[in-house]
Amino acid sequence: MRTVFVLNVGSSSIKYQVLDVGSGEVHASGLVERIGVAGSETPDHAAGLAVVLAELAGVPIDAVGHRIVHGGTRFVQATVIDDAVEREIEALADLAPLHNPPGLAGIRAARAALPELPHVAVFDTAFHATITPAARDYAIDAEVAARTRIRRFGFHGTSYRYVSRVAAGTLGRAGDPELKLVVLHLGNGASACAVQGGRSVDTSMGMTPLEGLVMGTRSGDIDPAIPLYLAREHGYTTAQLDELLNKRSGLLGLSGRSDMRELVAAAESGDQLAAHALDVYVHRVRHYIGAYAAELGGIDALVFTAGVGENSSYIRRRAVAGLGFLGLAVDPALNEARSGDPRAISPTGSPAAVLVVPTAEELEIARETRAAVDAAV
Ligand SMILES: Nc1ncnc2c1ncn2[C@@H]1O[C@H](COP(=O)(O)OP(=O)(O)O)[C@@H](O)[C@H]1O
Ligand SMILES: CC(=O)OP(=O)(O)O
Ligand SMILES: [Mg+2]
Repeated sequence: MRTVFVLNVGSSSIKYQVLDVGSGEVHASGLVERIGVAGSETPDHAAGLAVVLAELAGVPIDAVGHRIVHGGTRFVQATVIDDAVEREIEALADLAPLHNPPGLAGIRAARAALPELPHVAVFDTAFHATITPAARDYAIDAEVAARTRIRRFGFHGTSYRYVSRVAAGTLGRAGDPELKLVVLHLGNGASACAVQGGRSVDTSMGMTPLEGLVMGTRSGDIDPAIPLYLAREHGYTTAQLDELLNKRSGLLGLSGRSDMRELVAAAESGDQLAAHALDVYVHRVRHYIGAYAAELGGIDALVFTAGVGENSSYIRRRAVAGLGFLGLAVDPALNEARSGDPRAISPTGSPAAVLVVPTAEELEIARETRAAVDAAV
């Protein structure tokens, strides 16, 4: 098996790649947007997938890999999809109402269109199955938590699995069980992960992808009494709270802009709201670097990935400023140099490294898809 069709289906978009698992070569890729949006030509995910399949006519495919955000406690590794697995993924929708239903719609449409191929679900949560019990559990009534499945799951796991393996290789420490990494996945969704010996021990997203860092439109950590207060004193409904915290908060809520490029440009030309949003963002990132260095008992490397982590020298510089007491520093010239390769941006001889590692979630999904299909034979 060589060629995997990787599908990342969001609420209103389908991102896809067809790639060779061995070489990593991408044979086709694309994006269908505005699915189900008023006035769009693509009314639903089945129609979106039909557009994608028409674009792929004649491209050979051996298997389909589906990004599924939430695997709950049921799915701790990539899993070949049959009708029973599809039903179990459907049953997890209540844990991730914004993220799982589109993925499930993608599975249904793709299995109907390509019934002869193996389909595999690859879960964002799976890499975090190893987090410590102390990091996993929230300090709420244990009986309520167990009955309602409340616990930390963590997300972006496919990215963390790939990036921590590449980082270990870049440091010449592949497979070292002692290697201590703090990885920052800074995209629109953003999270941090403490990785020891290639295993997640803690991560900043929680039961849902709302907890932790300041994101493009999500608040990240807030006092859990705030939604109660808004409901009790200001009449917010659950739907309004959901919308406020997931779609109108974060950088967008603070400043009216969610795109990091625009924010940095605005702040540099004197926009005070943009500057403040960046201060709040950087403050939270530094909070988690310190927390995870303490949890790991030290830090061998800090690793930046995803859209902001890979591209924003401004955020990297500010995140690391003053962290010399952890052995961390950024070399200004290396930080500014542009490259698509994994690289160190710390001065040579630093006690701890600072790395930029471009993530490759699609390639990792393709590899896990192949491994799951091979294991099932
Ligand atoms: N050159 C750049 N400089 C600063 N930020 C960038 C740059 N390129 C992309 N970004 C930021 O990366 C973010 C998107 O990251 P990405 O990982 O693509 O997100 P998603 O979560 O949608 O996959 C946006 O905030 C965008 O502004
Ligand atoms: C889980 C999650 O936050 O994903 P994304 O970064 O794609 O929004
Ligand atoms: Mg992303």
